[in-house]
Amino acid sequence: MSTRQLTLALSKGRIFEETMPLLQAAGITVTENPETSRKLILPTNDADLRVIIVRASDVPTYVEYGAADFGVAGKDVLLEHGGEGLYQPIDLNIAKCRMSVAVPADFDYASAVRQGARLRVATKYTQIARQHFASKGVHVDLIKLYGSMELAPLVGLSDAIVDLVSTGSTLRANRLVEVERIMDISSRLVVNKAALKLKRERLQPILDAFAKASNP
Ligand SMILES: Nc1ncnc2c1ncn2[C@@H]1O[C@H](COP(=O)(O)OP(=O)(O)OP(=O)(O)O)[C@@H](O)[C@H]1O
Ligand SMILES: O=P(O)(O)OC[C@H]1O[C@H](OP(=O)(O)OP(=O)(O)O)[C@H](O)[C@@H]1O
Repeated sequence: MSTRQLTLALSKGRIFEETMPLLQAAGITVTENPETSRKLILPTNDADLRVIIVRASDVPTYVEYGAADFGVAGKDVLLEHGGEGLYQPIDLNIAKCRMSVAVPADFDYASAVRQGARLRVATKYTQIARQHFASKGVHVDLIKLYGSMELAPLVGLSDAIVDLVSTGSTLRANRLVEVERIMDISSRLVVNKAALKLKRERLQPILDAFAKASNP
């Protein structure tokens, strides 16, 4: 493997879109759009740099195994993955949102917690949720879902959800209210530890450009 060739893992949608200006700052342009192309390996204006399109939650896996040298992933995804084998040098301050607990507007969460009730919580983020409720001493049964967590309390699957909130419009549209903010979320640059050593000369200028362009 050449120490000049780099592979960057990105997910479609907001991470791809919000990473583009950072790549521009490093002089890199992706020459195909993943929204219109079915290609999973996209060329750039730099013959030695390609972008691979993967699921958001798969980015850490590609980078950990060295199938990608670096990638962009949300703090939520990194905490759920565990982040082993990954160097996380830069908070890119993109894809900003928060991880929160939400319940139906007519559910008295505070008194349920005070009374020591055992709560059913639906979430895709089981590690973050488990850690959060354990730290508060709240007993929960976690129900793992892969999407549309907001539906679960509306149809009696759970009492509460742990999900990402940005504008709050998805919660509002489903008559849910945010009762606890667990943590702020943004996306990070993640780098394969071996690539950082072997390809430092190639990676460092890109890392520096990203760090400069992503200052809040
Ligand atoms: N509404 C939002 N506003 C801002 N950032 C968000 C929002 N929702 C998610 N994010 C952040 O963007 C990242 C990518 O979100 P995206 O919706 O592309 O993937 P996903 O559907 O969560 O993941 P997967 O496709 O693996 O199930 C998330 O990991 C999170 O950090
Ligand atoms: O507070 P809001 O601004 O409504 O955003 C919150 C929603 O965004 C995420 O979903 P997803 O990525 O599927 O939704 P989006 O792309 O429509 O924001 C998340 O799982 C929430 O459902």
